[in-house]
Amino acid sequence: LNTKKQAPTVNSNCCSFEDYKLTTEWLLNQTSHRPKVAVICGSGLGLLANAVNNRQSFRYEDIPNFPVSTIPGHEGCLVFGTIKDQCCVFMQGRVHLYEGYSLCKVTFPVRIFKLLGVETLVVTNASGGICQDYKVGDIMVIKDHINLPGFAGQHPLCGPNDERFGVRFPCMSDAYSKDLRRLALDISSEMGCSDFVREGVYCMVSGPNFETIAEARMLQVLGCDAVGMSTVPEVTVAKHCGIRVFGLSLITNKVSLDYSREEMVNHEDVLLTGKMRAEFLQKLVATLIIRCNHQEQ
Ligand SMILES: O=P(O)(O)O[C@H]1O[C@H](CO)[C@@H](O)[C@H]1O
Ligand SMILES: Nc1nc2[nH]cnc2c(=O)[nH]1
Repeated sequence: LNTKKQAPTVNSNCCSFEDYKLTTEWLLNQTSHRPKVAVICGSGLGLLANAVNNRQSFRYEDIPNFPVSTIPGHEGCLVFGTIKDQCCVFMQGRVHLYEGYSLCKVTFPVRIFKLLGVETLVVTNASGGICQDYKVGDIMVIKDHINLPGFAGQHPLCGPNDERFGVRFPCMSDAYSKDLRRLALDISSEMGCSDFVREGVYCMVSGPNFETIAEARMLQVLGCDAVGMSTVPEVTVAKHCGIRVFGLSLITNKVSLDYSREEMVNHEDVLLTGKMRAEFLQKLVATLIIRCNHQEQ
């Protein structure tokens, strides 16, 4: 009888530790920047990276093993630089499950950030507002999330666990740093913008279609304030490897919960709302980066 434990063949991680190491070493050889903060820019939010000085930028297709964005509004550039004395790296654009990438590939950059020495991850996204109080252009500080694809086994940590990154069963009840959430709300209030900055629960669906009305109503009952097609895998992998996480979701459209509503959502409008709020978001993220204390976890 063969008692040796067999590695599962389904849901196995598609990236080996050597893949992560190769990409990290390639980047370390190309740049002298050593970022402590990483920012993932959501749909139409690539302008956030304009806050950096001493900029050095790489196209995703030129970085070994890096996944390449295929969606408009996701430029596909990894931008290193400084904001005041803080060294940071910005992903101008992410990749999504619906583009055909495995969740291992979707979250590949997060583990690269870990190996580069990043301690804090700022995730941003565009989302549809489910909470009836939310308006287009509101910014939701992410308090918590619902991993809907995860419930069905589409989870970035399925497969053999690599203990070099984290434990088999990571705790997720404190996924979003309380300190950074409080700091973001303080900064918004100092900027006089509290009226459009909220705090709520983000739900990931796989997409690529926007919600039916029945689905939207179900998400509302589940306690979701906003819905999108990203972020949760990156946050999960970051939390798994001990990176502190902060998340911002820009409400780019209201999700229809009512059959009489005739307004239709589309990606172009999502990108337009991103442009409208880019300046505020850039200031909020830059101030947060300057003021966050890397020692806290
Ligand atoms: O989550 P980000 O990448 O911001 O993009 C959001 O916007 C796109 C739909 O317009 C979807 O990809 C959705 O997830
Ligand atoms: N699933 C989903 N993703 C979005 N991204 C931006 N708006 C939306 C939305 O209404 N639904």
